[in-house]
Amino acid sequence: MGGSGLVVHDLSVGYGPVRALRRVSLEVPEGAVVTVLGGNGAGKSTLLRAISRTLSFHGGAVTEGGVRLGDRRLDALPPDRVVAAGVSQVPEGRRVFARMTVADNLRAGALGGTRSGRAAALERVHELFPVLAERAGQRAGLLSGGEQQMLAVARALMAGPKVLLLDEPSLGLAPLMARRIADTVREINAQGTSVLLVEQNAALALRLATRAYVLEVGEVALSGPADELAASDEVRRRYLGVVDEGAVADAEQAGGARRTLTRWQGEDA
Ligand SMILES: Nc1ncnc2c1ncn2[C@@H]1O[C@H](COP(=O)(O)OP(=O)(O)OP(=O)(O)O)[C@@H](O)[C@H]1O
Repeated sequence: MGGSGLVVHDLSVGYGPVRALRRVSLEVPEGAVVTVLGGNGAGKSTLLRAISRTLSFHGGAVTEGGVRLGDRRLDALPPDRVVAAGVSQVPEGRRVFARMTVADNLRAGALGGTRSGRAAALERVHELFPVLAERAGQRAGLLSGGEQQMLAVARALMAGPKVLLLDEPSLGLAPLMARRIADTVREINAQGTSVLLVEQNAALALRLATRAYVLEVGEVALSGPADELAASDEVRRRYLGVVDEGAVADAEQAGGARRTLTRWQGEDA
């Protein structure tokens, strides 16, 4: 795989005695959008925390395996060095600094770099999210939920990541706003940033991603091209339900080709 792809190999994570991930392996090739699906407690947030090295803040630890960005091991670095290495996370629940202005929130995401680099990053996020330029002087806590999510994504982009980790960006948003966030993810990716997207909204995620992994109780249960997962009966039944007619239509169009789906039994390693 390509030079600066993100590789998770045989990753196991525990919170004390609770085993949250078991030998999870996945790849986010350079330039790709990859999604991780799964129900509540499947381990999706844990996976992102392990990559961003923020597990210890939650009382968790990697017990096995590791994470690489290209040739560089991330699993020995502190969280700020992971960001500096090119991997930024947008945590679940759009945690912005509510009492700080929008502009200061963005500044907090910039993490060093040169002045001109920061200015270019700010210009980029303002182009992506014009509302954040309009509201620059406003307290972040006064933004709508959707706008706060935009700010959380924009803050992560201020560090100029090669890989963006997104934890349930559509959670709690109205469908129209969720779609706008999805369009932005597409745009961010088109500008050259790889994306690892964790979602419970499988329909939305499978439309954005080229490859998908399904986590069940901490293990990769299924993986393959996103359109083939969207067409698989199991995924449709368990994760798509009848909530999204558009995705069902997309899945039907994608046809029944399921040959390359990988059921986890070690053959995916
Ligand atoms: N801080 C923690 N301490 C102890 N156990 C935890 C902690 N965080 C998560 N877990 C456990 O680890 C497992 C995976 O949780 P995780 O939050 O990663 O799942 P998830 O797929 O992101 O679910 P959700 O969509 O509900 O956030 C669950 O069994 C959960 O109870």
